[in-house]
Amino acid sequence: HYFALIVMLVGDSGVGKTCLLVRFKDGAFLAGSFISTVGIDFRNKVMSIDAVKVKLQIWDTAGQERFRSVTHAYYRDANALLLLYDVTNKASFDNIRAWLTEIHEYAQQDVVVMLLGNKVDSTHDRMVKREEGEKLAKEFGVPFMETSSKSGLNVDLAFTAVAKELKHRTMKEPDEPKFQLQQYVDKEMRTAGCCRS
Ligand SMILES: Nc1nc2c(ncn2[C@@H]2O[C@H](COP(=O)(O)OP(=O)(O)OP(=O)(O)O)[C@@H](O)[C@H]2O)c(=O)[nH]1
Repeated sequence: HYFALIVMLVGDSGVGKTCLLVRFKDGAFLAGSFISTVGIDFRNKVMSIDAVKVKLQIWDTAGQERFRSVTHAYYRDANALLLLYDVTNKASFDNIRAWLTEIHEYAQQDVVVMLLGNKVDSTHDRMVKREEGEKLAKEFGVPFMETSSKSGLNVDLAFTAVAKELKHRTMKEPDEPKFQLQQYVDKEMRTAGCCRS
């Protein structure tokens, strides 16, 4: 089997969408000056999920307001959305509600959405507590996790988790239990010995 999925990255400008993608794709951090994405950018990565080959096509959207009408057109083709805020930028967190409204309006009804609080390596500049992210995610019924494109923390896990969810939905054996995304990421983080005090 060969399985293709579209994962779209959304969230305010500067939250680290391009860096998350580069970290996942190339295992590197884009240091230096911040170059805002114009419109939309695409990268592919093939990964193996439960012995099934999955081709992820990742769409990196521009967070800037002036590109919104361009990105709206892409929402309906996305199978999964990684919605990012920056834990050092309170405004990017406050805007998550507006992003979720936008997702509701433009994306497919059964799209997999996961909320990511990015830049947790910047411990001294943190403005949004993990608990606040968890609470918001619970309110909207979406899974949540904190990440760092800089250190790489939980980056592969975020992509793997949404890919697993979609693979399970499509190829579930009759007696197989439903895949629980939040439980899966919590367990993986515990196994890695991190991130949940
Ligand atoms: N400390 C830290 N900085 C990060 C992290 N991720 C991104 N950055 C920095 O944040 C800035 C913005 O990162 P981008 O990935 O370009 O942001 P974006 O969300 O793609 O922005 P737009 O393309 O405008 O929507 C850059 O200066 C990055 O170096 C992270 O995990 N930790």
